[in-house]
Amino acid sequence: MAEMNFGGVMETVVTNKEFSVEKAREVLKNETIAVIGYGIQGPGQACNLRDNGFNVIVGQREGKTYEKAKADGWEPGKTLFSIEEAIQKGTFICMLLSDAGQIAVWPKIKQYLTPGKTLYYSHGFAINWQDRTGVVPPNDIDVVMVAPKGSGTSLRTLFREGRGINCSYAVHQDASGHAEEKALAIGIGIGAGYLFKTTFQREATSDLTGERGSLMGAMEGLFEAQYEVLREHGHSPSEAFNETVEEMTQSLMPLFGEKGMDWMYANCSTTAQRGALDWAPRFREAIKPVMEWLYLSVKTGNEAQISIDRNSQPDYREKLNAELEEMRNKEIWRAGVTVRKLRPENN
Ligand SMILES: NC(=O)c1ccc[n+]([C@@H]2O[C@H](COP(=O)([O-])OP(=O)(O)OC[C@H]3O[C@@H](n4cnc5c(N)ncnc54)[C@H](O)[C@@H]3O)[C@@H](O)[C@H]2O)c1
Ligand SMILES: CC(C)(O)[C@@H](O)C(=O)O
Ligand SMILES: [Mg+2]
Ligand SMILES: [Mg+2]
Repeated sequence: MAEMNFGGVMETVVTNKEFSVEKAREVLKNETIAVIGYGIQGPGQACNLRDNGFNVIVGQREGKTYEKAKADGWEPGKTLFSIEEAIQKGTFICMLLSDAGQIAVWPKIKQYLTPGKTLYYSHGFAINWQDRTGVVPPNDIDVVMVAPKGSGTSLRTLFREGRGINCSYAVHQDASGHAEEKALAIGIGIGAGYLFKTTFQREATSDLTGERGSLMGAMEGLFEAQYEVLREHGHSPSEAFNETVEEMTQSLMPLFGEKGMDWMYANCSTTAQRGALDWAPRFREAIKPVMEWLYLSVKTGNEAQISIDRNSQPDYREKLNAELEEMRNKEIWRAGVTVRKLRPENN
């Protein structure tokens, strides 16, 4: 554990300097880690754990993602099982089904969560809104969470590059007296960058806010709004797309990812700096009421209920894919296909 100053606020964080992979393996040496669900987080976490020398099996229903698990070297009947079989065999159950899927399977699988086992999540959803999900674990098991603050796809990519995705961790139930140590061990095992402490409630509400806000929803809304205004005033798709998206991803975002927003600003013209400094507060004033509305919709459980209702429908995947196709077919993103093709590295 290291005490770090985050903008004037001291926080306790854990990195693999304080908690080595070797220590993590020692903590979990008697565990059979069962990764349940092989969608996006499942592959990243299962393969990173396997590469880090942990004892891992996978549970996944038949279908495309089961086939993907086989292609990744998980062997049916040896390291790849049905969901129920994997939970019976596992002692450290990583519940990485979709959040709606976790609700659907809970009545069938809770019987296998016997004393001494650990139930692990990568999102606080099921537990935080258990009045809506019905997920109430038996009180004689540990319930922990390590929530990667990024895609499972990136968790795997960055792990293979010797890097990592920052993760939060939390303990909901500590029946063994060692729940926090187990949470830290699995966090290091899945390839966390640094681990910061949270609670299931705080992770669930901040995560739903982030993905509906700056990380995904608000980003798409911002890009569409600016692109449309530029196009409605006669700017070409190339000009509108480069001015709205391509320059952000290829030039400016790497700069502010590297050394902060002021660094990015300082690497732009004084004309740009003046204007951006003048307009940032105006956008903040316009957006903050929407952000407050979003947070309230998350905190009251409204957003969780929408997700449960919609993603529990049999055709949820088809409906999501149809909406993603509608996004893909917007002019902004069709223009982006051509712009990306024209990148020097693609020619
Ligand atoms: N996607 C991410 O990168 C990411 C990042 C951080 C946290 N999380 C959390 O990790 C967990 C897993 O997320 P994900 O995006 O990998 O999940 P996902 O949506 O990819 O689904 C994972 C698997 O769940 C299975 N599934 C869905 N409904 C089912 C049902 N009714 N019965 C049986 N199996 C079912 C599917 O076959 C799928 O392979 C969630 O709690 C999510 O909030 C995800
Ligand atoms: C990757 C995200 C958006 O951070 C995650 O929270 C998710 O739900 O997929
Ligand atoms: Mg999320
Ligand atoms: Mg998230």
